[in-house]
Amino acid sequence: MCTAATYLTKDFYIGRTLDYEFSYGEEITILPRNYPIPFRFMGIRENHYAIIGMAHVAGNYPLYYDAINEKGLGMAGLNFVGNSVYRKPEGVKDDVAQFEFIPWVLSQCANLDEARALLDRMNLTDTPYSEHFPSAGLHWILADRTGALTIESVADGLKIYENPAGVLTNNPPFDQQMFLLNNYIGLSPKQPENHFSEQLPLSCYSRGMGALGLPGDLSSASRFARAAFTRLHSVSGDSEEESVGQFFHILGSVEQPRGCCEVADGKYEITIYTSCCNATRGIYYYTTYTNHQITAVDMHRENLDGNELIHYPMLQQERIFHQN
Ligand SMILES: C[C@H](CCC(=O)NCCS(=O)(=O)O)[C@H]1CC[C@H]2[C@@H]3[C@H](O)C[C@@H]4C[C@H](O)CC[C@]4(C)[C@H]3C[C@H](O)[C@]12C
Repeated sequence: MCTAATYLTKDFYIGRTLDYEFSYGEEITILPRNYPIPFRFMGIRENHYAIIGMAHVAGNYPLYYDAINEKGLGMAGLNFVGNSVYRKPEGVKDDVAQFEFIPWVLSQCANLDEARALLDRMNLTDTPYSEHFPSAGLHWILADRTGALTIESVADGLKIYENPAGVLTNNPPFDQQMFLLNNYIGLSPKQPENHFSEQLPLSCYSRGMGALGLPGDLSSASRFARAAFTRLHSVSGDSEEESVGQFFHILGSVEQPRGCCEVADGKYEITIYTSCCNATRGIYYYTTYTNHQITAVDMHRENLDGNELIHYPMLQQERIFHQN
């Protein structure tokens, strides 16, 4: 399971948890402006916006999981297994393989409006990257400081939803996730009043009772409700430290500790990494399951006019600050 979220203070932030039982060996990967991107059906793009994100690099090609570009647009792919249906290339619209969807959008769109126009003429294909990497059943959140979209390629076509919750998890389809939020219409960060019955002297015996009923489990629909509630009520200052710190708290509300989600005998899904991208400034922040210190890679500290991928392994070693 994975959860993605957006956050706006002075700058715009987008990030995700990557929850799974194993890692594909991903690294923070910068794609500079002159790295030639070979698209399967759409030719080679020689010059484009620079991108930074998390990717598995296969044969010098970045298979992105989540990324932002230098213009402030960000995107993340999350599992949508059982619902995603991709098409065959047809040569009518822009045929884009699912593994190249993130670089396709982020290399050429400066904002959500440009992305909307691009999506209108796109056909997402099931073309695998290679025999080792069959196509992944995903759906995507795509966002900038003006808003967010959810993109789902399903049996009856490519669906593009406005995403006012600013979060995405996994199944069921996005319209159902949004509908299920109706179940929580009564929840609030404020202390509740007694609407149960005037005939009973009910009162609050604890703080936090306004959100009693917010689901605490790790299912996708429950994480959707919990992350949406946390994000929509988030309060922070707008400095970089306060914004990034608050963003990690939002995704912290849905993180997965080893042991609570068993996917096979003795195998557990965990939060492998959590990312928070400052899309305004091109900085990729992350923590990992074993390293809680926030680490940052800043695209603007690299030569963005280069033509070679730049990648940084995730730092995995926990560092405890001994205060005495
Ligand atoms: C497994 C990851 C999604 C994690 C997630 O959503 N977990 C929820 C599990 S579930 O709902 O409860 O089943 C996804 C996110 C991005 C995916 C990767 C990216 O799409 C990039 C390439 C794409 C290739 O086609 C397959 C390998 C791959 C390297 C993908 C492997 C895997 O499917 C990843 C890593």
